[in-house]
Amino acid sequence: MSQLRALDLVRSYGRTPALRGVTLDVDEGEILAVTGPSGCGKSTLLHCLAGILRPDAGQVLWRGERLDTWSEAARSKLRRTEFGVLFQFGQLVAELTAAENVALPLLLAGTGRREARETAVTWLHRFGVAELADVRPGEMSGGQQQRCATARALVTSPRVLFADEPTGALDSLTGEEVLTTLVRVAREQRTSIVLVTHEPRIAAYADREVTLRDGTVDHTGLGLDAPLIGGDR
Ligand SMILES: Nc1ncnc2c1ncn2[C@@H]1O[C@H](COP(=O)(O)OP(=O)(O)OP(=O)(O)O)[C@@H](O)[C@H]1O
Repeated sequence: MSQLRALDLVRSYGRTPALRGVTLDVDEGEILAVTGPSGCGKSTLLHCLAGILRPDAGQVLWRGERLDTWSEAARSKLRRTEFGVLFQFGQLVAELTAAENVALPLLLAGTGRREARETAVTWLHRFGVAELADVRPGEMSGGQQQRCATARALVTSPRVLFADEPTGALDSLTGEEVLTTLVRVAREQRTSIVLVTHEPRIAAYADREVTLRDGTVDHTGLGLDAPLIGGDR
């Protein structure tokens, strides 16, 4: 069932068009890869779907409601509760430990300190970095930081995770390890993922792939259709 829908989205930056009429659906529990060449509008689409950017025209429907017309406060509340966001560089808070970073979304949602810490450590464990609970990002590798950032993005069990090149800064082995865990956890809790990537081997993890070109949908296919390196997964 479609829970998030873009209808004819148009967005420009000044005179530069980024989206020129994009329509797509994200089903419940679906992993949707958004691919296409640099500058085709992938990140702009993700930001519009997540309610970070407002489109100039068109609609973003979240469970049938016009998300694009909501106030900034209502949209940021949605991003703290039902949506999760994950970027290429995890953007952990440098002053906080791994456990404090992962606990942050729970504290913002009103969870008590002790419970938030316990839940955060459980999530760090899930991503194989429980031993880093009391370590700050500056003392972690890029892969360890991204595992923590991924745990933080999922800790509230969002309905949709928006991930923009989440493994783009990692070497391919580390990237695949992070992605494998991300996909497994998302499937377990039926979190949909909108996964922006320009790498076919990353898109191959998705159920479906939407390819943009010059701000419009070029084609849609099964993620499985993407070329696979190594022949299987
Ligand atoms: N903040 C901005 N100001 C001006 N132009 C922008 C801005 N962000 C994006 N653009 C332009 O909008 C178009 C779409 O950019 P967008 O970042 O959405 O594409 P993308 O497919 O995610 O690219 P990439 O794969 O390189 O990250 C491009 O022409 C880009 O130069």
